[in-house]
Amino acid sequence: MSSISEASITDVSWKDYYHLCKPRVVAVLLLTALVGMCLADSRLPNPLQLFVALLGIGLCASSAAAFNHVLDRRFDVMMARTRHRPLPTGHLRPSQAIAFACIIGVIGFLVLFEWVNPLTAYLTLASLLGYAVIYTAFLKRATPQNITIGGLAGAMPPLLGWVAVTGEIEPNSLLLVLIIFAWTPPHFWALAIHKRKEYALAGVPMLPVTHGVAFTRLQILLYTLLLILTTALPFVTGMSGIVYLLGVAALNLRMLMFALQLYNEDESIPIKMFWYSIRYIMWLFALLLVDHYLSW
Ligand code: HEM
Ligand SMILES: CC(C)=CCC/C(C)=C/CC/C(C)=C/COP(=O)(O)OP(=O)(O)O
Repeated sequence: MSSISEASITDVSWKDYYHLCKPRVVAVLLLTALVGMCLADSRLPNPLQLFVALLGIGLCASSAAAFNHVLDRRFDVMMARTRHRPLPTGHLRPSQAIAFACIIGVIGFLVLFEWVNPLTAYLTLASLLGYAVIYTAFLKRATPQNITIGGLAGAMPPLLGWVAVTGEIEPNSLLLVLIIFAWTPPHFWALAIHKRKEYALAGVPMLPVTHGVAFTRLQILLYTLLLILTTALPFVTGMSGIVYLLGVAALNLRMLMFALQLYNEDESIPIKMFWYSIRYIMWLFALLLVDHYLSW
């Protein structure tokens, strides 16, 4: 019998359910949704509206993360980075994780539908299914381009926040989606290079496994250039001002240096670039926010 089916209900703690939610990833997703809400309107968002929208989006993103744990449990048990998770360790049974994911997903959807607006609820549901079903159940196992397509689900929260305020999809909100969409490949492929042996052992067709490290380094460099162009768009369209432009230029300079160092085959760079990518996206959205209220 595998360790997955040996879960004893007495071992279950709230921490296991907490880890199912990928809380640190969801926290950053919520930061991007918050910024989307703030940039959508020149007035300050209503605190109650803000709380309810973030609650609904957060519950749905956590539900997507929990489904990812269920669907990936056989891969996760094979990789050092993931084998301590609640399902591979047997702390939770798949049925418990599925029930949890369904409950918080339904609550999140209803919160958005009833107290925010139906469009936000449907777009959030589409993101949930995009990550849990399209990315995790299909693309991740099928193609090394899994994250370029699947990355769209993770890029959606600024749009979700924006639509929660305005009730409609406006062009500037799509710029924020585009930024996260272009950022995802450098974010993930840097880690995938570092962990390529684990992905190969688990049989997951990530780009460095299927096309080699040199090709992945080139792709990271190209996506970094695309990211730099994309991050200029909020200034070009007039949504953001000079504070954003100067701040993002500094962030981009560091990102480009990482991509060039990586391209020049420095083995210590991938994991450093991965952690930098997380600081990068947090600072970028913080800058958008600061710039928005400075030019108020
Ligand atoms: C398809 C798209 C994405 C893929 C494949 C991906 C992949 C990953 C992986 C494999 C990790 C390591 C997790 C771990 O070691 O436990 C990670 C960490 C992280 N990712 Fe992503 N990611 C994606 C999109 C995003 C997005 C959209 C955000 C937020 C805007 C994000 C934020 C983070 C953060 C904050 C961490 C660090 C988590 C921690 O410290 O535990 N990721 N990502
Ligand atoms: C409703 C909504 C906004 C949904 C988006 C949900 C979400 C949690 C997106 C984050 C993307 C992410 C962490 C991908 C990594 O999955 P992985 O399986 O490649 O990574 P792993 O090996 O660490 O599990």
